[in-house]
Amino acid sequence: MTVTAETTAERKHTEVAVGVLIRQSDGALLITSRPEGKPRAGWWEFPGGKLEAGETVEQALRRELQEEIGITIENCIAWKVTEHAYSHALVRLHWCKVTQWSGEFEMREGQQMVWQQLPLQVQPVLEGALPALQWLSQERGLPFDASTYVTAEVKSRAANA
Ligand SMILES: Nc1nc2c([nH]c(=O)n2[C@@H]2O[C@H](COP(=O)(O)OP(=O)(O)OP(=O)(O)O)[C@@H](O)[C@H]2O)c(=O)[nH]1
Repeated sequence: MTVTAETTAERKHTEVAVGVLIRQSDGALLITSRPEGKPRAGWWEFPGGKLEAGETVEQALRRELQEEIGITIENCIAWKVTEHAYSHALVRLHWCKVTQWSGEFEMREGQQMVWQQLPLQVQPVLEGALPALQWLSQERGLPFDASTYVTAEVKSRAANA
């Protein structure tokens, strides 16, 4: 294959599988905090993680959620693909909706979990997760205001950390 500027640029992305777990009883969303030791520790995100070599998005999501929060997903409905440039990484996020899982939630990395309705009551939220929150809000006919999730003050603290 001829390597072009485009394919070279493609390689710089870190591929990430992200799960939007939706509780059937009330439509609440599972949000988890980033564990200590990772960039933006303590910030809120949807659970997920990086694809390992040879993995599909579904396989990566199943592995990450078993490793990190102790459950086994039963379905993985491919939803959207987004990209976000952080100072430390250029990520491509493969979003999946998950409505069925088994097992008990167990935060295995010392993180926190919360079930949330929109708008979320936790912040700051990773910027890369904001498009998903916007679409979910649209789907539910709710307003969306990104500034409630990542305030200018929080952004500037993260930039200077
Ligand atoms: N899980 C998750 N990652 C997100 C979201 N939004 C977002 O920008 N990301 C980015 O996607 C990347 C995921 O990497 P990670 O560090 O959580 O993945 P991982 O568990 O495989 O980490 P490790 O193997 O480095 O320990 C991070 O750069 C993170 O900032 C989100 O909502 N959930």
